[in-house]
Amino acid sequence: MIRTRCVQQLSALKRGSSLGTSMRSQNSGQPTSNLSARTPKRPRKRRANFPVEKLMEQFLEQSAQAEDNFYQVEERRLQAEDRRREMEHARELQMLQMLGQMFSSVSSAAAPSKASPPAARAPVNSSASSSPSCPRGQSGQVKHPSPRRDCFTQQSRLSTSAPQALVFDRYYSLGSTSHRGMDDDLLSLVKNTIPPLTSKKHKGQDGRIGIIGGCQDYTGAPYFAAISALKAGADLSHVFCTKEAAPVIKSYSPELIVHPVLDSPNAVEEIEKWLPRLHSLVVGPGLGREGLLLKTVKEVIEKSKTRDIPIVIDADGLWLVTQQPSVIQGYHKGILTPNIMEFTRLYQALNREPMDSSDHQHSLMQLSVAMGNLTVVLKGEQDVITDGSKVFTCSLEGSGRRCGGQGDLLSGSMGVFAHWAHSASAAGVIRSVNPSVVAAYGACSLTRQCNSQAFQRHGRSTTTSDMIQEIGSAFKKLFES
Ligand SMILES: NC(=O)C1=CN([C@@H]2O[C@H](COP(=O)(O)OP(=O)(O)OC[C@H]3O[C@@H](n4cnc5c(N)ncnc54)[C@H](OP(=O)(O)O)[C@@H]3O)[C@@H](O)[C@H]2O)[C@@H](O)CC1
Ligand SMILES: Nc1ncnc2c1ncn2[C@@H]1O[C@H](COP(=O)(O)OP(=O)(O)OP(=O)(O)O)[C@@H](O)[C@H]1O
Repeated sequence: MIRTRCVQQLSALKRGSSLGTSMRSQNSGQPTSNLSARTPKRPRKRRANFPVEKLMEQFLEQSAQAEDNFYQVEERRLQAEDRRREMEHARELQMLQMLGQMFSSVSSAAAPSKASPPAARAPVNSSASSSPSCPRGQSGQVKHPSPRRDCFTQQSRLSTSAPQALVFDRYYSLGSTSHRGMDDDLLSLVKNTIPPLTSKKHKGQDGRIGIIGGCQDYTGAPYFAAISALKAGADLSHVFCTKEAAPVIKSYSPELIVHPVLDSPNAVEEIEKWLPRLHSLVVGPGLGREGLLLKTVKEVIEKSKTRDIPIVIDADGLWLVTQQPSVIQGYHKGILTPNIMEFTRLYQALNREPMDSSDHQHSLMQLSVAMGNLTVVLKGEQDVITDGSKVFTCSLEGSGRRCGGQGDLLSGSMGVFAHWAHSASAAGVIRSVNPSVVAAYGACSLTRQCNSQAFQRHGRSTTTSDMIQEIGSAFKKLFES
């Protein structure tokens, strides 16, 4: 109410301002010098008008000041509210985690807990999937429609790190045919990170995502990524692109907040001032490979790392990583999403030797380890995910279409999942499992489900826009049923 009144008062002030402006321009538009020559009384009239103009100027200054003050106070209020909600959310998650722990201790008392050796599949510990800790109130193990499920882990041949995961302390041999339990575990973990939809939140809480990309040649890619982030559940989606690309991207959708700053002389500062408000970044869709843009992006990545923001790097962002791997090396909230071309370039840059193309999974783990156990997703017929210690694959049925932009759907939605997974991990909801891996699995599953649904409807004519249309129902089917 108070806010509405303030806004009304401000509007009234603004109306006054514009009235003042038009009055001023009318006055100043008079050809006064000729008139004053003809009538002796004119100078007196002008003197009489002078204080009115002065008053009007004062009034305008005061109203601008009042407007500034109002927005400053409002900004502070929203920030405080943000903090309060985030604490509330963390408390809720902690409570849910405690419930989960209680539940899993009951289950482990009833089942043998020792991990089985490689190739001998251990009984599936469904503590994550059956945990009542799901914030949306699911209970029991959830069954998902899965035309082709084949998710497995491979015990690390490269990493010396101790087995980490509570839920994933089970080993599966590569090439096993069915690991339905593991697939369900991963999906359940993803589910546990998804914030509940309630009426107790305010705009922005479920995700403010920044997409860095969009240049003269590529406007579709950043749009696909940004709209996918929104449709997957983010509240606000910002695109930081070049000046030329901005009007085009804006014209695709009124939902996006588009900043034409990427090629401005002070681009880093312009983007940096938004970082405190962003929950995750997706770097690269439609970025292009122009040197100055890449330099700016490198600096933005450095600044984002100091703020601990999850960063998904795709497309031309991966080109930058190929040139300068140190930009993201070892950053545990970083995720790389190469296709096979991008992967080959990265591998060769890091390992300085040709890749063994007969064993992509091994090469992927090598790359991840070389990048400091960064989470890497190799996209393709199966999406292969690793953080250098274990390998997971997502083989949900996708589509037979290979139209451009599907990778943008993946990276945009992964930006949201990354924010959710890291928040859930910070609150202790997912433990001993790399949240970046959980986020990657969530986004791969969603993308493939969208692709499959769109393909069923549109067949050969399926485009990325059709796939994006499916995000709502695919999300529901995978994570909310
Ligand atoms: N609507 C838009 O605005 C869109 C814009 N996009 C943006 O375009 C930018 C450049 O991205 P990019 O992928 O075209 O560049 P790059 O990696 O150099 O590939 C070049 C060549 O490599 C090959 N190739 C590619 N993938 C392969 C694979 N899986 N398996 C095998 N080969 C593969 C293939 O070569 P070809 O087969 O034609 O010889 C391809 O032509 C980037 O910013 C991206 O975001 C896209 O998002 C799409 C929608
Ligand atoms: N052969 C395939 N079979 C089924 N699904 C696939 C296949 N290849 C890719 N996909 C799906 O498309 C997603 C994006 O992979 P793709 O290889 O198209 O990325 P990209 O080339 O980077 O995309 P973009 O055109 O946006 O640059 C993958 O995560 C996967 O879900």
